[in-house]
Amino acid sequence: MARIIDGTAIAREIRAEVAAQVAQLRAEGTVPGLAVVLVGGDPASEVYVRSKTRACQEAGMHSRLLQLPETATREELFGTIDGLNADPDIHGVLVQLPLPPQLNAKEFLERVSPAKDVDGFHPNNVGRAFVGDPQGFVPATPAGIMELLRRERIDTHAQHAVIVGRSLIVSKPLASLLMAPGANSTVTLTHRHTVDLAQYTRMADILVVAVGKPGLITAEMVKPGATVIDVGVTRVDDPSNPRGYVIRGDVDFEAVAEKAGAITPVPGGVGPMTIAMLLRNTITAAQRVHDRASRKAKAGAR
Ligand SMILES: Nc1nc(=O)c2c([nH]1)NC[C@@H]1CN(c3ccc(C(=O)N[C@@H](CCC(=O)O)C(=O)O)cc3)C=[N+]21
Repeated sequence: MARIIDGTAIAREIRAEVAAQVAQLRAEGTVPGLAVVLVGGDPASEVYVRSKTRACQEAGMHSRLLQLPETATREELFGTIDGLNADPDIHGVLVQLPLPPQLNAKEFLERVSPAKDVDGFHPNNVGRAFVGDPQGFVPATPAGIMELLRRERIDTHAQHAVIVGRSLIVSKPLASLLMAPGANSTVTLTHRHTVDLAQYTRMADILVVAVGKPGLITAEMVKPGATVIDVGVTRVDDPSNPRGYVIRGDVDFEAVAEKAGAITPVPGGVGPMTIAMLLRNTITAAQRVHDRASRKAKAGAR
């Protein structure tokens, strides 16, 4: 039976570390602030956004939620982002995805100031992450997966990591992090056009699945003893559940847990780590502004 990786507990540790850094920054006069822009009322997005703002408050950070109607125009959303880019109380800005169909996400991700882009989705940060420049912001989900592996002492060195999915938010940055010096994995990236997916997944020492198709990965597709990281979060209708739905990952958890060496559950695996790493990116953004201001103040005093 696989060890079940407790993402909730590890995220709690990171959030406690974040809270300590927030306290230090506050003592020096900076309150880290995160702004979340939500357009429309997608029920899953509302849940995520609420957990993000709650996590900020618990860590002693300032958080602001800006809600725009489903019918918001391009100009309205540009205006909202520009306002936050210029607001000195806000260090991190994120536009919750998905956006309604009339709005093209790319335009808005590029509008967020790269210095406040704590999601790491601006091309400037995507590029920095790809070249391994630590000044860039790494997207929270892949950063959270690396942190899970590190804190669970799962060695990535010379291991074969197979990633299923090719998203900009998870798979591409994760591939880059896993193959970087220090992590040293051999990385295979697979996606919907891959012929015979199982042939690849069975070779994985570390299997990461980020597709959003419940049950995609069955036990036969997993090598005995592998580490399985399930990034899927899909709401599946379930009338027997008081909420009317349950959250399912991409992995057939019950069967795969009997074969894998370690596995992340859904919920309670990667999801909570995503939020913890978003907070960490936000304090990094605030720390940079703070350090720049205190250097200036010192130079002025001389
Ligand atoms: N601009 C932007 N940045 C994002 O980071 C972003 C986004 N848009 N759009 C949607 C995805 C998804 N995402 C999750 C965050 C937390 C959980 C999470 O905490 N999940 C809980 C369960 C939550 C529940 O009950 O629904 C868990 O897995 O234990 C899941 C998914 C961030 N995303």
